[in-house]
Amino acid sequence: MEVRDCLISAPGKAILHGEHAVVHGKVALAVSLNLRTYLKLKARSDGKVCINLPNIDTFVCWELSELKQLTSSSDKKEELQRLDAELVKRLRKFIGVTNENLDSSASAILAFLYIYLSLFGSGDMPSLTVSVWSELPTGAGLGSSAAYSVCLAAAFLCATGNIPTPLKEWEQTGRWCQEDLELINSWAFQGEKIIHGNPSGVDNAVGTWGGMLRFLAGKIIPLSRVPLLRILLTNTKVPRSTKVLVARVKDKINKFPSVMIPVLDSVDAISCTCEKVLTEMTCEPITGDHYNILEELIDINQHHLNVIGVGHPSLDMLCQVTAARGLHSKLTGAGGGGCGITLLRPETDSTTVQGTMKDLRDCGYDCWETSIGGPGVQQHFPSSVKEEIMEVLNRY
Ligand SMILES: Nc1ncnc2c1ncn2[C@@H]1O[C@H](COP(=O)(O)OP(=O)(O)O)[C@@H](O)[C@H]1O
Ligand SMILES: C[C@@](O)(CCOP(=O)(O)O)CC(=O)O
Ligand SMILES: [Mg+2]
Repeated sequence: MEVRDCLISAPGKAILHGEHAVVHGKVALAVSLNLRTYLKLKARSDGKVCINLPNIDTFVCWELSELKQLTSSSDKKEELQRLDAELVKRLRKFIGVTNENLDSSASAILAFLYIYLSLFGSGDMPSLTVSVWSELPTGAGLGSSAAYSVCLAAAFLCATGNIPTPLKEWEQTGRWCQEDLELINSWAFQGEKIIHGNPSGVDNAVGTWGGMLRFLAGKIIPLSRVPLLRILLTNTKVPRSTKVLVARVKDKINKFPSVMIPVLDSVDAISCTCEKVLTEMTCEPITGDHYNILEELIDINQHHLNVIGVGHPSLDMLCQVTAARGLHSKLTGAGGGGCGITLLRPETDSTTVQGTMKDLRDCGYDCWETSIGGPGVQQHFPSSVKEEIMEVLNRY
């Protein structure tokens, strides 16, 4: 089977409120970032399947004949509710992993092979190279795993013809229709399950649809009327794994249900109050009171996240450094290190912002003011993608 080359991208995300609680059926508010993951799929004619993941220093090639042995006639490619445990078992054995917590390379390869074999395994399997490059830090709370899974899902669904190519000759980028996006999102969720263990689905939803959304128990509501927020993103560079942190929270809830469930309920109320305030800010003049509430909610949630066990001294430091400048911060994503967000007011002057960024860089952190609300998954003509990104992708 010959596939058509394609170039796909998907955005990372920041969670404003609701990380971890969302895994347990509470509301989360999340927004896409202007940092994206790019995937290039190229057909080959030598019977190999190759994957190049320079962000995590992973480069692997297999013979199609080896991969064909991993398929089974009982594999059901329409089954999208649960992971195919048998296929996961075969793949784990194939790549030689025995322990539960996989390293970055093993998780990324497993997600790739799972989606590739599920979508192509029952038919003619194509020889191809997939190369991925991301502007997002990996494993830092900005949804790199979801952006990666969304790109894989979109590329393979396009290659199988399950969804059409949305590019029109006169357009530089194309987006899919709602039904196609839902299919991409479901397959990306499978990838997230491999990488996260028990994901809520909020990250892949933001990677698929972009913008700001409210997520509750798999239900995705785009929030189209939201004010423009200024956010400072800080990466403490302390590595952590979402899978490990999500499992840790679950253990804590199981150990102290009557202590932890009220905390999750309070996080839920924070997300709902924040959503209400954001909506008010679009239909009445924005006042300092709105920002006072948003800032207090950030502080309360950060305390809750510490209570549920996903804080880290590097994040405490971030909160202290920004508080000294009158700014409010919380971790974003799974915590345990990784990234935090700091809310800036419209009137926060550049001296304060620059000074805060300097203080944070002096702690060894990366820090940048970000724009939020980038588009969801897209297909591109190569000429619409920044040269430096194409340069990396074209190396392979
Ligand atoms: N650009 C990428 N290339 C390859 N694998 C990636 C990439 N981005 C993410 N991943 C996979 O996702 C994992 C990080 O996921 P996770 O721990 O959920 O952190 P986050 O999603 O917050 O970045 C990486 O270890 C890797 O397996
Ligand atoms: C902690 C969690 O709420 C968000 C994880 O985000 P990230 O992988 O750290 O970017 C988990 C989830 O929702 O699946
Ligand atoms: Mg993730």
